[in-house]
Amino acid sequence: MDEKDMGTDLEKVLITKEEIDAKLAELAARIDRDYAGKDLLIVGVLKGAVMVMADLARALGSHVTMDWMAVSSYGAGTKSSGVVRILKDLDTDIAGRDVLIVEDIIDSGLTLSWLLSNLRSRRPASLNVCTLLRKPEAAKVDIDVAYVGFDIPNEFVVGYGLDFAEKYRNLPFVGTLAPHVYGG
Ligand SMILES: O=P(O)(O)OC[C@H]1O[C@H](OP(=O)(O)OP(=O)(O)O)[C@H](O)[C@@H]1O
Ligand SMILES: Nc1nc2[nH]cnc2c(=O)[nH]1
Repeated sequence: MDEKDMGTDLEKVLITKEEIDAKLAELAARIDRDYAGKDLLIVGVLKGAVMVMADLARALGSHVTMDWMAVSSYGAGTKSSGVVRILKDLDTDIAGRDVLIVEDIIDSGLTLSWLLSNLRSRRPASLNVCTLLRKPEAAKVDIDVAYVGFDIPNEFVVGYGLDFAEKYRNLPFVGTLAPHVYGG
């Protein structure tokens, strides 16, 4: 799928597929170094992080295990409700494990903040976060994030896992939508 297939829905491409690939290779190399000799568990946060997990995991040089959690705080809108629901919990007992949460985006930070305290209570040996995107201007909570792909402006973005009302997740790049699409 490319820009032409988006018709008039897309306003602009913010981060290209090539830029994403290069950044994930860079983050994977750092993660390989930081977790050398450890038995790392990467936890993808469904649904948005599917693409990042798939590409990051393949860029890693070391063996990792993978698990998934599904949480939702956005529903069909463009604003975080702040109320996080677990839709699917981990299959893995993370007590004593080195755990890396993989996210597509940190916006207000409310989802991740809730997730971190939830997972911390399960007593992992270590708990860190890798996110492809972060919006510093939108932060409502201060979170220490070990691996950040791109800091982006405070705009609603879609693509590479990120949806608007479940659409656009399969775009290979990150972009913004024309205002008419979300009623702006
Ligand atoms: O920092 P915040 O403001 O809390 O926003 C970030 C969260 O929003 C998105 O998930 P969403 O609830 O849209 O679910 P999805 O991944 O299934 O699309 C994204 O995947 C993050 O988990
Ligand atoms: N699609 C999408 N989901 C989000 N969840 C939190 N921020 C965003 C965003 O900018 N776009």
